[in-house]
Amino acid sequence: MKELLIATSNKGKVEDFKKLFQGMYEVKSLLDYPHIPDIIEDGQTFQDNAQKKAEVLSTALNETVVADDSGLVIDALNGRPGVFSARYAGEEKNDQANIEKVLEDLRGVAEQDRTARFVCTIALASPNKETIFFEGQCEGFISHEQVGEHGFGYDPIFYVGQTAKTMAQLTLEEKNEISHRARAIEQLKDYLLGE
Ligand SMILES: O=P(O)(O)OP(=O)(O)OP(=O)(O)OC[C@H]1O[C@@H](n2cnc3c(O)ncnc32)[C@H](O)[C@@H]1O
Ligand SMILES: [Mg+2]
Repeated sequence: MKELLIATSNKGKVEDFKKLFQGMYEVKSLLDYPHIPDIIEDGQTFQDNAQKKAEVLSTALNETVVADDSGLVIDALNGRPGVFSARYAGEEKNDQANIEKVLEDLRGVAEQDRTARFVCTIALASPNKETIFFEGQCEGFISHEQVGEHGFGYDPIFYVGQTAKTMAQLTLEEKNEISHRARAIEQLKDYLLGE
């Protein structure tokens, strides 16, 4: 099977990508290349960061690279944590600390004002080609406490749309039917199949 390199060292993302590309590509990630240093994400938007992650690696390796920049956008926090989602509570990328900071920031905010969405921007970079982008979103709202054991990141505090479940209560299969990442990857797949 052909390989596809995803410029990420996030295990949760790698699982999502592997599942969604099953039977089509053998997904590789930076977890397979531990010597490659982390790329500094200093962009103002998901698109800026996805572009940088994909292009730096594509240029360095001279091959096609996909990158995913994603995060949680909370209306009551003016869009935060947004592009700062991975490091919201500090540099060390601690999912639990990030969740606690969001719940603390939203303390006292009423149900109807806890609306949020997960956003995923994917960049596809190839040598000597212009980078292209795909975006997916998933609407929901922020819970008052953590519920569910699956997934990663902010999944335990994100109620999906009108369902009574958090993203962390969904199986990987269920998450991959509705998630921001699944929606972006769906478009990426269509593009790659049409190439
Ligand atoms: O940059 P890479 O190496 O891909 O990994 P990262 O974890 O730093 O990823 P981002 O810079 O894109 O930051 C995204 C953060 O947003 C959150 N996030 C993204 N997708 C998510 C999902 O499907 N479920 C829960 N949280 C998610 C999670 O906290 C991620 O760490
Ligand atoms: Mg990152």
